[in-house]
Amino acid sequence: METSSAGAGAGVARSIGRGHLSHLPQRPPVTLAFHDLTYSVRVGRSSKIILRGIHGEFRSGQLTAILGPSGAGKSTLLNVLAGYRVDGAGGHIYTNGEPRDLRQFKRLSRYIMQEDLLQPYITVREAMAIAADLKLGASITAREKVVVVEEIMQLLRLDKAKDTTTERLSGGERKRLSIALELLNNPPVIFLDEPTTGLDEVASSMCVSLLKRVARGGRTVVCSVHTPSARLFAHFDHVYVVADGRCAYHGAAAGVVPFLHCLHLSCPTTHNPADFIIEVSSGEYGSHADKMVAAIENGRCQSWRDYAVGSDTSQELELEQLNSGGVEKHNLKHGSTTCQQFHILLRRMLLQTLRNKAYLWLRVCLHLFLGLIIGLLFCNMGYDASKTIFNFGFCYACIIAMLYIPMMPVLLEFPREVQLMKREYFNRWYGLKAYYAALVVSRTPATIFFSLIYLALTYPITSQPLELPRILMFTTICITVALISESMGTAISSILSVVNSVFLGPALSVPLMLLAVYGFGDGDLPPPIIWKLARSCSYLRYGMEGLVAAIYGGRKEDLVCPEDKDFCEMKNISNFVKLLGMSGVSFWFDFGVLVVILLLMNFLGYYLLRQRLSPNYAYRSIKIIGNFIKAKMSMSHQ
Ligand SMILES: Nc1ncnc2c1ncn2[C@@H]1O[C@H](COP(=O)(O)OP(=O)(O)OP(=O)(O)O)[C@@H](O)[C@H]1O
Repeated sequence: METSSAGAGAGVARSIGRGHLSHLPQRPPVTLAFHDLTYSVRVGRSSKIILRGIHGEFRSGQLTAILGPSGAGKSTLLNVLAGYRVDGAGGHIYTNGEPRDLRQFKRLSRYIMQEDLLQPYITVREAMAIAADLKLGASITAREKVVVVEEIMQLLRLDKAKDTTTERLSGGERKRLSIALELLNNPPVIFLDEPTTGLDEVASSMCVSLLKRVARGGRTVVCSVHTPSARLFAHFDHVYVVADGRCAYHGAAAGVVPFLHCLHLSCPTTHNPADFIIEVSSGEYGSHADKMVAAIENGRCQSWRDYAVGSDTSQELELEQLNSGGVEKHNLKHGSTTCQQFHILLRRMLLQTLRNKAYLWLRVCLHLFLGLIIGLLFCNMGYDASKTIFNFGFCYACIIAMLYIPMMPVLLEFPREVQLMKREYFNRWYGLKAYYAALVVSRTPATIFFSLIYLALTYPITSQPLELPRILMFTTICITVALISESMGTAISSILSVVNSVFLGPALSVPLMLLAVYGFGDGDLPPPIIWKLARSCSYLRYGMEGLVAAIYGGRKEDLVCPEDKDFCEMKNISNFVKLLGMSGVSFWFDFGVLVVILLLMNFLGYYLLRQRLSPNYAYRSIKIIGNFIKAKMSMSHQ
């Protein structure tokens, strides 16, 4: 054992010493070119053009900076090139001279967005290990994975923070971890949206020099940068300047000053060339942007491309190592199988649930508190014939508790989780089936556990029948209702923001709650068909029927009328059940319907999440109609 770990350690040291990453899947170098690229969005009735027929080329082995004034279209250009925004884009994009196949390209490229969304409650080392398991699967051995993780952590100087949990990392460390996670399967193309935002000068410089090292390994690294300092600017090989959706410069970083000089715009020696070209293109020194766009032919001109770029032997050497075959020869599927992804994601989700101790305790306290309050409110009403109607109220209180308590945290939490998941899904860490299955399975034990805490208090305090089958039936119905409510929360929040989810969740719950008890008290008189249909849409209705069947179904003996009462109208259970209009209800029917609704609700959540990630035509049309209505409403407010 010792020999092998020593061997692995020596391997790590050797490979890091060589300055490149060993054991990683070989990937082809990819040169990305775009011709006549346009992008427009609809704003109300008109359309706004953001990219105006620009041209350009980003080469492998080079670190490219996209510069430009705020609102010029830098992020949009990255989004379109990475395939993150497709609707509204026009023009031609080529990879290695061939028209880009978006599906194939998404497998080759990684997009690191501006917000460093990282999975909480896991350490840097765990995050790297989980990402390695997902992305590298069984392509390499466990020992090789350790080597890869160690190498990348050293390359991105994360080794000192490897046992720190992600939420405690500094801004620079978060950014480097985001990059490290995406480097794991050696993507040939890496896009980064403002990787230096929020970092100080030293951290920014460290981050960009690391990106340069990554690019030197044969990768195409493209990042948008906001006003880089002169020191930072010096790291870039290639610069692409966007001004009002057009290309104002496209060439070597060293060519910026000579290019401007050719246009009779002299950069003062004390001035940072990056600041100067941004200021000129934003019109601070007069309207020179048109001149720049014309001189560089909106990106078509290649004259400044190789300005003063010397040959770099180490770069060529590393390029050779990665230059093994064309794009089509590489296995570009997910690194792990759906089953492996499910296990890894389930492990990660359970670990995160258990590590979030404050939230777990909060939930325990909430269930204890509610259990005690509801229990005491309906204390001993289970057998009291003078309080039969109140006991029905207790069933209703249980159903409402099982509706709101599991749903609200999901409405608040899941929209944020979707943002995180979108990043991992877009970068092809895993498939949606595995993710959704792991999500449902990981949540279920906690929901069951917390529902049991609540029921363990309320059921005995309210003196419900202490017969095992009835206890099991009551518990089963409550837990199933809780699981449906949680899935309903997931379905709502998978397509909406936190604000909209928190509005829509309770708004939908109110009719469900009303329909659950509509018509009770009318006896066995059948309600009008329309109400019968409406009632059957509420899963809470089946929950109510299930609970009544659990505590009253098949009971022959009367309830106990207290001595201080002369007469108890609801003493006879079958009369009471008849009054509720539930004489014919069957526990197994209601439970069966609830299980079907649970499955359908989960399927709906999965479908909506899929539409959020890759919308089909129907979903896109609904969105367009929604945006149209929104635009109309905001116009009528003005
Ligand atoms: N969906 C949209 N609807 C309307 N306008 C949009 C949309 N997306 C982008 N824009 C507009 O397009 C322009 C370019 O946006 P983009 O985010 O690409 O700029 P940027 O150069 O990255 O800016 P910054 O440096 O400030 O991040 C901006 O004026 C922005 O308001």
